[in-house]
Amino acid sequence: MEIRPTTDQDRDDFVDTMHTAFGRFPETPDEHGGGVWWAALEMDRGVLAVTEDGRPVGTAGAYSFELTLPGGALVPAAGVTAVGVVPSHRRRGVLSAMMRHQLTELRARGEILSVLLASEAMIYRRFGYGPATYSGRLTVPRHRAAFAAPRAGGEGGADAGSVEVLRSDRCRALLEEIYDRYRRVQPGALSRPGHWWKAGAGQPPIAPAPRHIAVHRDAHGTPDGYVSYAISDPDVLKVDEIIAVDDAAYTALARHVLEHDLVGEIVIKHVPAGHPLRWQFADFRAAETGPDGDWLWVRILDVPRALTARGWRTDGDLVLEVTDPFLGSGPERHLLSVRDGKADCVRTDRAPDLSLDVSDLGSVYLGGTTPSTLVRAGHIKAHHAEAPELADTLFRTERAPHCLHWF
Ligand SMILES: CC(=O)SCCNC(=O)CCNC(=O)[C@H](O)C(C)(C)COP(=O)(O)OP(=O)(O)OC[C@H]1O[C@@H](n2cnc3c(N)ncnc32)[C@H](O)[C@@H]1OP(=O)(O)O
Repeated sequence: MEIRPTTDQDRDDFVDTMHTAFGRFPETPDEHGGGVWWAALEMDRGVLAVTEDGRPVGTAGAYSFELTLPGGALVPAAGVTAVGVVPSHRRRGVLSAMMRHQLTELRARGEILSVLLASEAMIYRRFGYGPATYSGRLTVPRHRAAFAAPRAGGEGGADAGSVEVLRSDRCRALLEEIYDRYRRVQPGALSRPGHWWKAGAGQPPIAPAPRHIAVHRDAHGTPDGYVSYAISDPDVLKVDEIIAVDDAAYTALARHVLEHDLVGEIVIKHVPAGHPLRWQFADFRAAETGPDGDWLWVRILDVPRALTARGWRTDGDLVLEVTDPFLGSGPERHLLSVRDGKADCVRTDRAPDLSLDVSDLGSVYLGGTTPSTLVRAGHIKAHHAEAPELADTLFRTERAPHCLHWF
């Protein structure tokens, strides 16, 4: 078995092999009016597993994204995708070989982390990935969707901006621009490179399937959010995504879909964990929630650079002893010292506060999971009684990280 990098010439083999692994047939671009999700694949970043007689049996790809970190820094992030092994060649180590090849190559390129969306939660921890952002779904009967008047006043909740309904095929450039503003201020969000929008790759509203788009503009007329949605039979309004630069835009767009006429039920996907929307309903039980699930998984490739790249809100020192069994390193002790929002991270011989696997570091890195949760779960070892709270305080972020980009 050979694991080799792909080029543009491998595109057909890659797409065919990946679909066989997923038990599907490739759709032709025309079936979706001009866009297929794999149109954005970067063939110079893929790998193929090939048998001795030249048959491709495994695939893995990587997209070039930027990830927004707590504090607002943007870092390159490889978005691992299209991972598959054909059914006849499973459980012989093909995936493990591809992951080793890919992670080694990413490290050699100097990347500090990679991310993925896991088809099954049992696959990726062994390779050092941990779930790092979470997303939920709200289902709301239209007749229970009334909003409460804000109890703190605020002009009775009146929106100082405006909402305009457009068709997705007539406002792609505007959507791209709003998405880019949003993802720069939302920790955990990924960029959507320009060629995704051009190729119609991904899910609506990037894909060309027709959608209604309500665009929100602030009081000065500047676009600061949109909601993409469609009404299906019999009368369910399904929201693909609400993209908003701030809470006011989010609330106005949520109201737009929740107050829609001739609709019996509204389903909003990708609601961030802990989002205030539920609190805004007059009827606290208006929304059914769930499934609440993991979305982005993070794999730290360079511990000191990852820890110094993100922003921190509280000063403090913490010694982390990190083990990375898949890439064969560790335990390595890192002294994290935060002063005025910035961190230094150096190797140390000091006694550790916490010992943890690199996958658990991935889970706490963006602030979506507290270290003490994983201490209580028995996965992170605290070496003294104050360590979990100290780590929670340091890793805490202003708002929960969130990602809704599908890849
Ligand atoms: C980011 C993404 O693209 S997510 C998409 C992932 N792909 C899919 O779900 C498509 C369908 N599934 C597949 O193609 C394959 O089953 C894969 C890619 C998940 C696994 O490929 P394989 O070559 O069989 O994996 P490999 O033999 O390297 O297994 C490595 C280890 O993971 C375990 N493992 C692999 N897949 C799974 C799974 N789905 N559930 C639980 N354990 C698994 C194996 O048992 C093995 O464990 P061991 O080391 O303790 O023996």
